[in-house]
Amino acid sequence: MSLVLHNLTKTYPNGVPALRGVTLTIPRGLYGLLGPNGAGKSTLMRTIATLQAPDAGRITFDGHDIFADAEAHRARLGYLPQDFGVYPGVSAFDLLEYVAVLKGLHDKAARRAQIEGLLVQTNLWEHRKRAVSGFSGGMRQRFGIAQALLGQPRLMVVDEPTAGLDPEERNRFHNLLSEIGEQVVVILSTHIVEDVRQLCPRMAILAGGRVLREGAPDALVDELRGRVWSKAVPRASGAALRADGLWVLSAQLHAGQTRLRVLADAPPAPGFAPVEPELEDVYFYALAQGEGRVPAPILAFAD
Ligand SMILES: Nc1ncnc2c1ncn2[C@@H]1O[C@H](COP(=O)(O)OP(=O)(O)OP(=O)(O)O)[C@@H](O)[C@H]1O
Repeated sequence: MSLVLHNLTKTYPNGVPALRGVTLTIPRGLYGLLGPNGAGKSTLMRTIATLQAPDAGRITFDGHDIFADAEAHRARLGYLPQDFGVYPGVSAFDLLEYVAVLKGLHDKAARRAQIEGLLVQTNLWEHRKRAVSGFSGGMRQRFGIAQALLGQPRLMVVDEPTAGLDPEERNRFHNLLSEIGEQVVVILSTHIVEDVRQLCPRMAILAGGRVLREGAPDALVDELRGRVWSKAVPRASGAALRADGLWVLSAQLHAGQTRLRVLADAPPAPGFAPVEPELEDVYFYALAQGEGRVPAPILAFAD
């Protein structure tokens, strides 16, 4: 079971190149598609859902070209878009029934059994008679998963699901996705590095319509082992000193100090200590390289 994207390109009529030669092989399990706003993630998701066609390139699922029989593909697909509208006042149960009929689940008893099972799985059983339009963000996202799972899809496309969820709901949503990922291909698009680190055995970093990194998160992190250095510096002190050949990966303000993380093959300056690389370092490094940025000058501060 795998989804293969081959050399996809897409330029919108306004001239924005959203996909620039995207090639990926996505196996069963949770696959993280990580990228900043405007990276092309939603464009890719809509393309995989056959809601829009690429200008060039091919997508196959289990060896079948998805655009050759888009209807058959959609029957095997569960899609949770970034924003989905719901009819005001319609209960969760009724809305699921409506979607189920649209998805071709015509046997009433089987349809009801499936809907009931999904309401339990997504922890919405006790809310089944309430209007979805009145749900909280987390409940709404779980409802989105329930509707996407109708018809037992083999491919799930989930676009930015945890933005705006509180930690408890996010955790609940993660568990639900992990459960689903045991059975089918799940593509999770997000700009939250932590979501990918926690959930995805494989991932890609997308920016500017290009794949910048691809692989297992641990392996990508390992590539930076021994090369990440950190130093806490007073927030507003010191004179800038140029030290070429270093990447400032991130500068985080913490308790009145700035914690710099720097990429360098050797100790970059006095006071820097080696630290364990993190997926966020991989992400920032990939984005900087993707934008063609040069290593940033490092600021040396008076101790
Ligand atoms: N229908 C459209 N017409 C024109 N340009 C578009 C259209 N949809 C997206 N774009 C542009 O294409 C680029 C990629 O957008 P896309 O929504 O795919 O990125 P994204 O990674 O999903 O970002 P976000 O997280 O902000 O949704 C952006 O520059 C966006 O402005």
